[in-house]
Amino acid sequence: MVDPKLTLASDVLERVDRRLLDPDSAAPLWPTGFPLLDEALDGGLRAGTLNLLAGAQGEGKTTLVLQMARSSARSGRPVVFVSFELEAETLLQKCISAEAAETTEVSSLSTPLTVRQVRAAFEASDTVAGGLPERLGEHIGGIDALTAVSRYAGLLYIYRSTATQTTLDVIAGAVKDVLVEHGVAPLVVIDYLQKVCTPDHRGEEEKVTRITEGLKDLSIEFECPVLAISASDRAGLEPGTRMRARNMRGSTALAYEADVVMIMSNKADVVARHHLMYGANNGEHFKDWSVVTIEKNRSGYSGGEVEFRKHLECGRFDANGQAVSEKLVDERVYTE
Ligand SMILES: Nc1ncnc2c1ncn2[C@@H]1O[C@H](COP(=O)(O)OP(=O)(O)OP(=O)(O)O)[C@@H](O)[C@H]1O
Repeated sequence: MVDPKLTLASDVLERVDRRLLDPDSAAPLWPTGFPLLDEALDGGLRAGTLNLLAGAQGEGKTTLVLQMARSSARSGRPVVFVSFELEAETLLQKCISAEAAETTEVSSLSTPLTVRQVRAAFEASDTVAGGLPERLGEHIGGIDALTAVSRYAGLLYIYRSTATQTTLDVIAGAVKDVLVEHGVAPLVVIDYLQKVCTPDHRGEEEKVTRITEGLKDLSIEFECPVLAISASDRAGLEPGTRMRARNMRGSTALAYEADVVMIMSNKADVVARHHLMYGANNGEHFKDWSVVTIEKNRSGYSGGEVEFRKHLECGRFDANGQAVSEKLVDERVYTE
């Protein structure tokens, strides 16, 4: 029998043609839900690719990938969110708060439903009777947000992961289960890569190399995109510095194996000094914006810089970002 991985070019052309003619099939492309990022990535995250997001501590990396996960699930495609950091309930609280801001008319939303308010509803222990709808219904946009999340909640799988048990094989098993259940490959999100358990490997360099190669293999095996957050080394976390792809923690394999590397920075940290010196309160204003730089893009243009306004108290970014118009410090990007 011929190895199924040995593909004849004519079969590829036939397969693409069949897919284009089938109204139920989707392109092997997962839009991120951020129009400017999608434009920079020529449509979104691709099947068979490893996409890394790194950046400053607390800048909103989990929030950004969760927003991409919501976008995928909302468009009808399953997601496996491998979470080493946050509980499933915490992630859902962010989803509901974010949906409240996105589904309710801004003018009528005098005070947006915050993650803290949603958390209080989840954790209520008072004697007043009422489930989630009643408790969220006390806030403007609460019911609409719950309804919006409920519509795609059947496609959003959260794998509560631990650094001692969640191996590459465990993740592959979960992805396979979801593929079998839904008949389509999921978007796989890893928060975060250095936490994946590799019991047979010693030393950070060896471990991170194995995890990176393993996640790339997984994207190829299941024909899905893997979107992983990567931790930063100490130099990349220095206050006021601009993190770069080379600052991802553990191994040069990270920048080498990845198809896409996105780096997230606080605008106040990376904008050239003269923008901070002239113009009233610019420094303060810049803190509300995150700059995402596409440092590496194997299938297209790299070097794109887009910025998104943060609303972390509501578990989201404004998806309608803008190209960065200011000069940023240190213009170098990763080159192979
Ligand atoms: N309710 C809230 N109100 C305001 N800010 C909040 C709220 N909840 C979280 N944040 C901010 O959001 C940040 C965490 O967001 P997120 O987890 O998306 O960032 P991250 O880059 O993944 O963080 P880390 O580097 O810790 O993994 C925190 O630094 C915190 O300041």
